[in-house]
Order: sequence, then structure tokens, then C-alpha cells
Amino acid sequence: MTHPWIEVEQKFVPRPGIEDRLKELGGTQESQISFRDSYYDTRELTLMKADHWLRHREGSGWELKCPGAGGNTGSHTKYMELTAEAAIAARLCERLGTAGLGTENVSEMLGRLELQEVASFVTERSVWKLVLSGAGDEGEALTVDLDTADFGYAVGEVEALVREEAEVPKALEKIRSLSSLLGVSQHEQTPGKLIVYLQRFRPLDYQRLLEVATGKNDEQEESAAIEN
Ligand SMILES: Cc1ncc(C[n+]2csc(CCOP(=O)(O)OP(=O)(O)OP(=O)(O)O)c2C)c(N)n1
Ligand SMILES: [Mg+2]
Repeated sequence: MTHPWIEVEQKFVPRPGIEDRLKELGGTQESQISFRDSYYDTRELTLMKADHWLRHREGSGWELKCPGAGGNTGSHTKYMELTAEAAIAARLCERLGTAGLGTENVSEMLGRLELQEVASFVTERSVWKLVLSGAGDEGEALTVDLDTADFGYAVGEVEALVREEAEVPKALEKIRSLSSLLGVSQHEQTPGKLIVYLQRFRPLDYQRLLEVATGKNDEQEESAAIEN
């Protein structure tokens, strides 16, 4: 099985002039891309309530983000990203308490697991790469994504992808340094596109997730699904 990536990121509200600031810091725009994300869950939002996020991204395929060891605290988040369909299938069966579906093809599993589309939107993304100079820096580039979703919400993220849990503290340190250089507060808690989509277009679902996150739902034993 392919070893999953760990995504460590800090989201922020992009302020005017952010691109100039990125250039000033030595950043370069790597690409401008556009993609449609479609998120899936059960009617009861079993996955999202357990902080699992299943999506299909047009052009790159299936992905399941789930909490890594140590969970998430503060304004940054850390998720394990599964992209191999066999690994996604195994995790879905584990979470949804099913087995022996006879397929590891995620599209084929949707109907059998009663997973339906919860959200679908297109993102225009400007991808920036930046190497932070400084003592003891190993020169790994950080990524800054500047996203605008087709429903009119803009969000940025400073992101590092690492392979091992042991690399997370260093990645966090770099993310904090760059965020601070970009004028982003360490305490800034900016919601992602999906959360804002749910808030605007599926308010009842949003409310249910919020109840889990704030511990108001007695049926749910899992920890925070959304933090803001
Ligand atoms: C503050 C906070 N943010 C996110 C979450 C979890 N969460 C909510 S929706 C969600 C899934 C969407 O993840 P996100 O990184 O926002 O998507 P995107 O930037 O488009 O994908 P990329 O290209 O980076 O892979 C997660 C992990 C949380 N529990 N709390
Ligand atoms: Mg992200």
C-alpha cells in the first residue's frame, strides 16, 4: 500500500496584495488550476461527524482525509490523506461497520454504502511555492494555495506535506513562520470551502456538524468535526 501523506496546513483569509507579498518573500507562482470537488457521505453524515472527508476531485480521483495521530488542535490542521482506492475502501468499511462488499472500487462502493453527494463546487486555485531561508532550514518548499470557489468564497492555505509523524513539528514551525510573514495570525481560524458551502447551502447539515463539534449531540461520541 502507498504510504499516505500527512497534510499540515493553516488556512487564512487572503488579503489584497497577498501575491506581491509572496513575490517579495521569494515565492513563485507554480500554476493556476481549476477543479471540481464532490464530497460524499451518508444521509446522517456518519463520515463527516467522525472527521472523515471523502471526495472525488475531477482529474485526480478519490481522496479520504482523516485525522492523523494526535488529532487537531489550534488554528492549524493535520490530516492523513488516503488516495489509494484499496486504502480508502478499507477505511470506509471500518468507519461504516461493513465488510465484504466485494470491490475496492470507490465509485462502485457508493451505492452499497448509501453514500450520496453532499456538496460539489469548482475551485480556481493559484499555487505558489516558497522556500523559507533561515538557519537550520532544510530547504523544503512550502505551498501556498489561493483558492476561490465558484460560490464566491476565497480562502488561502499555507501547506506542507510530510510522510512521517516525526516531521510534523518542523513542518508546523515553518508554516507558522511563513504565516507570520504573510501577516496571518497563529490564532486565525478560517473555515475551508466545504464548511462554508454547507453553512450556505445545507444549513441543517452544517448545524448537525456544529453540534458534534461543540459536543451538543449526545448520540455522537466522536470528537470535533468542525472547529468554527
Ligand atoms: C478549522 C477546521 N478546518 C478543517 C477541518 C476539517 N475539514 C473540514 S472540511 C475538510 C475537507 C476539505 O479539506 P480542505 O483542506 O479544506 O480542502 P482543499 O483545500 O480544497 O483540499 P486540498 O487541495 O488542500 O487537499 C476538512 C479536512 C476542521 N475539522 N476544522
Ligand atoms: Mg487544503
